[in-house]
Amino acid sequence: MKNARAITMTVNKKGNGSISLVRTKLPTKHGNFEMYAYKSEFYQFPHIALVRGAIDPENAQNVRIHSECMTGDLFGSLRCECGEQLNHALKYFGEEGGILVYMRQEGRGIGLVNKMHTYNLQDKGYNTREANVMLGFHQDARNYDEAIEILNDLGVKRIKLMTNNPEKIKSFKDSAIDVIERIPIEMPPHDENKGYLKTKKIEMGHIFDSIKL
Ligand SMILES: Nc1nc2c(ncn2[C@@H]2O[C@H](COP(=O)(O)OP(=O)(O)OP(=O)(O)O)[C@@H](O)[C@H]2O)c(=O)[nH]1
Ligand SMILES: [Zn+2]
Repeated sequence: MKNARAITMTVNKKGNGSISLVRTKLPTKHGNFEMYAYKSEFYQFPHIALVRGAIDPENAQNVRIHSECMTGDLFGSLRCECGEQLNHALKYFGEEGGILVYMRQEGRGIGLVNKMHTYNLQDKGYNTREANVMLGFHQDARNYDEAIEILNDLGVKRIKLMTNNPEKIKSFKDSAIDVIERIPIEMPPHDENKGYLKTKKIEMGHIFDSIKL
């Protein structure tokens, strides 16, 4: 436990609670990033910001807010498109510059174990939205307040937001950050995730213009 103190020591605190715990360099296959860890008020593990290039508040920054998906991001699950989106965003930011905010909102905020329960319900024929509701959760239990705090802390003022999810865009409405453009992030569907993407489009309002579902 000797090192615990250094790990929890805060180096920055701004606004209403976003706390940057530590910052370090992260060379990746997509280029060199600056990695920040932010303490969360609601989630056990820190949110992460991966920043590629200098942040100029005068210019709009490319931004993706990505919610944790252990099954997709780490294990290559075909049930969703998260892993492919994460890779796409990092590659894009590696080339163009940008900020990936990795939120520890596993399973749209209900956690990994509950998401696994919803998978079992989905295997019985319920869709991704219905399965959440059957377990007593909101169809999407996330909000993006902490992501916005992190972007504020990084000095971001105007963004091009990489998402197909209108809720993410709406969440900036009362914030100090302007979303001046949406960058679509539509991954080619496959047999295993077509139904999931269709439900996101038809029942949850996600924008899919270029892929056939
Ligand atoms: N409860 C639940 N969560 C899921 C399911 N499939 C994926 N997820 C979670 O959904 C979230 C998807 O996150 P994102 O890719 O950031 O968000 P999105 O709402 O798809 O919006 P985009 O920005 O358009 O990608 C992750 O937290 C996944 O773990 C599911 O069937 N049930
Ligand atoms: Zn996923």
